[in-house]
Amino acid sequence: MGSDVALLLQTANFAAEKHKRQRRKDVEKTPYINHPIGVATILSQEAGITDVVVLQAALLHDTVEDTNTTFLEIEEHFGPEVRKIVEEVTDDKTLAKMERKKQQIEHAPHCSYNAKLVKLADKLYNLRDLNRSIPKGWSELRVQEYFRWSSEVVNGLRGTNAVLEKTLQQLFTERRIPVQAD
Ligand SMILES: Nc1nc2c(ncn2[C@@H]2O[C@H](COP(=O)(O)OP(=O)(O)O)[C@@H](OP(=O)(O)OP(=O)(O)O)[C@H]2O)c(=O)[nH]1
Ligand SMILES: [Mn+2]
Repeated sequence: MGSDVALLLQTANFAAEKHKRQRRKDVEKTPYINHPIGVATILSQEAGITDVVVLQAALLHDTVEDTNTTFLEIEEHFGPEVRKIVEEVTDDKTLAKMERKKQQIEHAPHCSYNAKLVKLADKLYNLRDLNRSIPKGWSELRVQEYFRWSSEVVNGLRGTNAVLEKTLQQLFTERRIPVQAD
């Protein structure tokens, strides 16, 4: 077995253990791990990404933000490259939610290529998820606002992966979100 395959399995297992008590916000209470696995799968199957470091970062991208995992732990298990990407895509949870959302828009264009890939796939997964099933307690307006905010983040991620950006643009067009100028 190739070492890449073993490494990806180890990473998926680590993420599954970390997210084991978490569920998505949909009415079916889907296991949270479906999301990071889905984000990594979008990168592999749709975006054509084969760089294992990026696929690992996708699997781990919400572990620090949403579980007790630390960046040091990620580095000890998976090395500094994976740690760096996860760090770039992790929101500062000490900030208020509005501030966090604003920071994502401002921070997006300064991310590395690898972090931009993970961010694009994360947004694509979440927007498809919203089209599939509205989270418990979310109004149609909140869904539309998430689409609009996502389009502002994605605007700062352009020139990274044509397939992901085109697919995201289709979702924004379906929602009648105008193309934004830079
Ligand atoms: N669409 C959808 N999202 C769900 C669901 N369950 C959990 N989420 C997560 O909720 C986050 C979006 O909800 P918000 O209310 O905007 O953010 P919050 O979690 O910080 O409160 C996303 O976090 P994130 O991955 O960190 O991404 P982002 O907020 O940085 O874009 C997404 O992964 C679900 O059933 N459907
Ligand atoms: Mn995510």
